[in-house]
Amino acid sequence: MLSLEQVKQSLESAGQSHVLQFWPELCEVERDRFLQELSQLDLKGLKDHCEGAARSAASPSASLDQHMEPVPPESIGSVRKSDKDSLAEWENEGLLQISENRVGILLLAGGQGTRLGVQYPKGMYNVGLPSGKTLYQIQTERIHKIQELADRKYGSKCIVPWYIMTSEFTLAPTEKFFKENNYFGLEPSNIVMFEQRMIPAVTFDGKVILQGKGKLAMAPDGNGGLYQALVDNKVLEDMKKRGVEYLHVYCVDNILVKMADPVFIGFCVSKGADCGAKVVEKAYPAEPVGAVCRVRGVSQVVEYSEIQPETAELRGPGGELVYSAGNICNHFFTRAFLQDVAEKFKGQLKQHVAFKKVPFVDLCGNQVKPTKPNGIKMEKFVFDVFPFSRNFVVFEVVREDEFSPLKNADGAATDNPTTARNSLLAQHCHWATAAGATLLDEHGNTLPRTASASAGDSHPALCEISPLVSYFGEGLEQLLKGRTLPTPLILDEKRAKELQAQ
Ligand SMILES: CC(=O)N[C@H]1[C@@H](OP(=O)(O)OP(=O)(O)OC[C@H]2O[C@@H](n3ccc(=O)[nH]c3=O)[C@H](O)[C@@H]2O)O[C@H](CO)[C@@H](O)[C@@H]1O
Repeated sequence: MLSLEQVKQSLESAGQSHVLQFWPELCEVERDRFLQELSQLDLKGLKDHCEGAARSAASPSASLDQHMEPVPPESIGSVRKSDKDSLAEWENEGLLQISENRVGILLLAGGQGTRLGVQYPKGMYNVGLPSGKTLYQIQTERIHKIQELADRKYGSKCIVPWYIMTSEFTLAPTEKFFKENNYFGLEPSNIVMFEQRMIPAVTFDGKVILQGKGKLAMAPDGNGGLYQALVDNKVLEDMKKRGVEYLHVYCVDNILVKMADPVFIGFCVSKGADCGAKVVEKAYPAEPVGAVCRVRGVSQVVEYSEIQPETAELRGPGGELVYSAGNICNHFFTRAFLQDVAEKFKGQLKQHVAFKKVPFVDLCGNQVKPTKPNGIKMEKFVFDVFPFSRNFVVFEVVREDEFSPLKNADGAATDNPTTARNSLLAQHCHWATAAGATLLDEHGNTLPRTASASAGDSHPALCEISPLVSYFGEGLEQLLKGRTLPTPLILDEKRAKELQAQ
């Protein structure tokens, strides 16, 4: 820990002396804690950070819109447009890589889930499924299953390590949650949790904001903080030691996420890609998803908060959206590429500016909850490494199968607990009927066979299939064909055994 004198000098030379203005009022414990916090700060980089934030606030960076062009359709891989053989080939390739322990998963879970409005990490959220499972439990069970599928196909015993990036806000509760739940049966040494960095929020004139008299207003450095965190926490070394060559990176809130998706991994590996992104067709122009596109000829994502509405609304001759490739925050990276980013490019990542309402103490020491934005948070984005890729690929998947994010609280029009729950139930109902089951409602009436899962279905049958039974609808015929089953139906391992025995 630095001495008060050292911190004082550094703050002074960064033009941030006000940070210590309440020092005389702090008690011994508060002083210790504050000094600790300040010692951990990148005091050398503080001046640049604050000045950079103020500059960005004064002159927001020019929009990229006039340099954007869509990714040519022929260079997008697509589940819908590919034949069965190609899909099977990619899946086999993916499962082979998994079976040889060459695949890892990395979860971005350092966000604060402000829009959802819960005080705990989003992965711990229970959307109200019949089983009561949380997002974390669902994700863990999918890891169990994908390991089993790879083992069964290639006769090996494999491990898919799970790296979880947390932040100061989410590390302790996430650790506690997994521990309390016995890591949902995964080997704890194969779950590697690490923390991303935090950076101070700054006023429009470049002053670090004090959240309390002895506390800075800090926020995680965005999900692009991943690349620094990989270095800080020696994650790339861990991957190397385990022989992991490919990483599936994903965001915590998509209830349909295919963990270590073998089709996506197989697709990327067989194309020789070092970097890849999954997309879905955007549902509507203002949907809050980034647009995967080219800017000045280079593949990248233009975030939904940074694209002009007119550009998002552009339509082609057939009425289709020009920028329809919606980023679902599911990325593929080779370890070699991540190593390159860590060594050469991470310092070049763009800083994105967000204007936020940041609670603070005013000059008189009063706690203030602002009603309009008063501060700047600088964030890096995980996809901003795409331009450094040598072979970037895009893979379009079917929304109903793979994307239903939980962003907002119930009451919001979209992406809330109800839509997430319904998407999963609709998918499972579709799997069950496609496998030959007839489902009955609570009055014993036959429920219609669904031709496809539909996220828009507001009352799907209560049919939930545990990922421990089926990862993506496979293996259900032998359990369900020709059966008539009442709902609610929770097809877990126990029920599957009973059905098998009948
Ligand atoms: C920058 C980014 O990726 N944006 C994508 C993100 O937007 P969106 O704005 O929804 O991103 P979120 O704020 O939900 O963050 C995405 C993920 O990153 C994690 N996180 C966030 C901030 C942070 O400092 N640390 C951290 O780990 C979150 O926990 C979450 O798992 O998901 C959408 C799909 O759902 C995409 O269309 C957006 O293009």
